[in-house]
Amino acid sequence: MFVYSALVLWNFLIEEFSTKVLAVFVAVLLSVRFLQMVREASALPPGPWGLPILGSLPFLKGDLHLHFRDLTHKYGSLISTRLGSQLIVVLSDYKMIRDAFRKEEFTGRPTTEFTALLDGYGVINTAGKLWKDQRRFLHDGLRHFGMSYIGSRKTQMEGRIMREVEEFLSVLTSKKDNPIDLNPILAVSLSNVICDILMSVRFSHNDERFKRFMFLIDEGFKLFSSLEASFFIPILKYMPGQRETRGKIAKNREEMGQFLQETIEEHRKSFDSSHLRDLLDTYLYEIQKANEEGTGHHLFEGKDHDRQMQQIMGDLFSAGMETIKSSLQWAVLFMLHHPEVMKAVQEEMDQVVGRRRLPKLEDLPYLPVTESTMLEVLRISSIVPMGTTHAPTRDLKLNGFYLPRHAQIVPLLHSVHMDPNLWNEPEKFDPSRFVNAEGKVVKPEYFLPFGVGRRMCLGEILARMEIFSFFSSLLHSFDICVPAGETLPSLKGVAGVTISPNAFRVCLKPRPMEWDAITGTIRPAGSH
Ligand code: HEM
Repeated sequence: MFVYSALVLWNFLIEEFSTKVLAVFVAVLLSVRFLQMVREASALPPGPWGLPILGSLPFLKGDLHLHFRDLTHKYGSLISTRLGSQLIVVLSDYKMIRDAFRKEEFTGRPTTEFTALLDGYGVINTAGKLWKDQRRFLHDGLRHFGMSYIGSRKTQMEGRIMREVEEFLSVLTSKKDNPIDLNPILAVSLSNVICDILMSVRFSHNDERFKRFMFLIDEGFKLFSSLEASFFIPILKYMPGQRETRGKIAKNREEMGQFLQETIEEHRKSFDSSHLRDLLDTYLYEIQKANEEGTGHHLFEGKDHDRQMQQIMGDLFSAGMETIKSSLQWAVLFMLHHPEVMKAVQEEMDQVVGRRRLPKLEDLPYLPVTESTMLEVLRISSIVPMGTTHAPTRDLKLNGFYLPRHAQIVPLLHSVHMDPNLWNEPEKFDPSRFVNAEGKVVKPEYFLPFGVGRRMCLGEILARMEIFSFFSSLLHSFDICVPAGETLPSLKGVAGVTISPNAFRVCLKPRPMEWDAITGTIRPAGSH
């Protein structure tokens, strides 16, 4: 009896003791973590603390880039804030952005629910060795197909672009005087430019396959956006409806993947290593070479070759179409608001280019009014207002503040372009700010529409070529005006990853070209 009682007492004491020890242990751990968090938070750049779990999410009003701009006005050019579980660090001083983004340690990408869905494929949302190799490969590949300011391949690229410009102008001509929305017409023409370079695919205006392709891109974008809340508060992914959305995303990606896979298979069948037609062929060549050398399984850091090619096509299409379409839409909108600038551009082109042909890239150095107008459109519209989000590759310090590895680093390009200390009356549309006293175009180092540093835009040269070719040819061929009875469209944009104008319509009045007396035709660009 005594032994039994002693055992019960002993067990009771042990249980009581271990529960207490466990409780103390958990309390110590929590306190250490809490102190760590307080220490970490006090070492972060200044900014609002927000609420537990939600951070500053409940205080967001309007466009995110404007919210961040307001915070930088209050706390300084380097701030931190929490959106749900995500720590966001915003840089709005151009020197700070430039100096940081030149460094290897700022080339990471954050790990989020969104990047998890992409599974580490592609180039835009990758980091480390895969990103570096892919960026170099794409840079060389795009140069090979003419994305360069110099050399004979530039003319080839210009040829590809001008074919689409001429088709674009002929579709516009067919619309006669009717009010039109340029958006869907530009979408086909600009998709054709990038799809031609990527995979020799072109669509006709009214193509059902193209409509489906665009529908999938649009649907994918909307589905991803509807998951946005769970990217910031991960627990929300268990809310009703979220599983269905993820299912729809999987289906959307599958169909998109099938479309791209068909193109990959077609390329495989007709592949000829002595004649590389497009970027997809350069990938097939790289894969073939690696397989022959027995290193195929190391290529793309061991990732599936076809999935990597699909994601690269998707990345370049999404980065290279919408951005240029928005820029051109903004350019047209600013011409509606500033007909005197449109007239000055047209008069300059009439003098330099003449009325017998369309403008070409080699005219550009002699067209300062046209060039400065395009630069001003890029500055004032800041179509990628927050660049792309970077992440430190390790815990580090910036200007004495602590930036943990998991922070999301946002370069606030919009603020740089709207800084009154850098630009005189930044809200004003004034192309002459880019022209010096000698009449030459100058781009200040704080003009950053394509970002800066190691992860700056990979398609800048192509973008400049396309914007110039479409914008100058459009203005050379037509006067643009607001349709009778309609009001001047607003300059307030719709902000997402890019800022685009709200839908608007224009009327186009042809500016007659002169016939070439020798050939009896209008000379197309590049024929001189
Ligand atoms: C007006 C047109 C364009 C603008 C304003 C623009 C702007 C930008 C900006 C601001 C970034 C992020 C830079 C950073 O955060 O560090 C970026 C990245 C990128 N852009 Fe563009 N872009 C344009 C057109 C294009 C085109 C035509 C292509 C495709 C050929 C392209 C491909 C890319 C890629 C692949 C990246 C990611 C680079 C990386 O992650 O290393 N962009 N762009």
